[in-house]
Amino acid sequence: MAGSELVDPTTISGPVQPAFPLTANHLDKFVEYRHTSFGQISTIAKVDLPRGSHFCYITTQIPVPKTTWSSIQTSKTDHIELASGLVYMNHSCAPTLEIEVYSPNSKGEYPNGRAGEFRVLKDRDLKAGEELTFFYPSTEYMSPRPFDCLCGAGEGVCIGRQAGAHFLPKTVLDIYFMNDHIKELVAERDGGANVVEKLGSVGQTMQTVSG
Ligand SMILES: C[S@@+](CC[C@H](N)C(=O)[O-])C[C@H]1O[C@@H](n2cnc3c(N)ncnc32)[C@H](O)[C@@H]1O
Repeated sequence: MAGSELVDPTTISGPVQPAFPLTANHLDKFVEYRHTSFGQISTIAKVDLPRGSHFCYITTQIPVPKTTWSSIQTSKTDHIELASGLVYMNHSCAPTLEIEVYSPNSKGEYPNGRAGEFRVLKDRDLKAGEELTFFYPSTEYMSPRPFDCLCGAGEGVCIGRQAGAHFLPKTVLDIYFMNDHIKELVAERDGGANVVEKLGSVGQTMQTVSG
């Protein structure tokens, strides 16, 4: 299956056809497409890889001015379309891969033409036949089109609604690999709480001293 245009799967009723051949980004050796039970596309590993392995670099990126349903955030202000089969990697709350993105320089150029790297999780081997997934909030601060997560990771693991890191507590985000721009944006978000915490402890110290 290989179409030609990237289609938002939530806008059509029939099965989605992939817009990119898996040869783009040299994925054909490691990845195959499979339709999900609800007609969307997923990506499946064709090989076993040990934990921590390099999976692939992102080399086909197209910078876009703002976040979209299919884009990846590479800095506080930069976003790319993957323009390869990697775009069909679904979100999971128990992912099989992690993605580390690289930020572009002031001219919008990515280091060595690479916008990031997908790796197998540090603590879990990847087996052929498993779905390739990553935790979307590890790159996305605010997703423009939130969705109810169907990853099936179960209660206490699945976040329920995927809307971006902004909507998750740091305790949840800390479970996963997080990119630097997300860590910084979350620290800015939580700045008020940290100040209150600090003031609280100062207040306590003052009370102890004066008491
Ligand atoms: C970049 S696409 C991923 C590929 C998509 N499955 C397709 O067929 O085009 C992102 C979209 O896939 C869907 N999606 C990805 N992960 C999902 C999940 N865990 N649960 C439900 N929908 C998901 C959502 O509609 C999301 O906006």
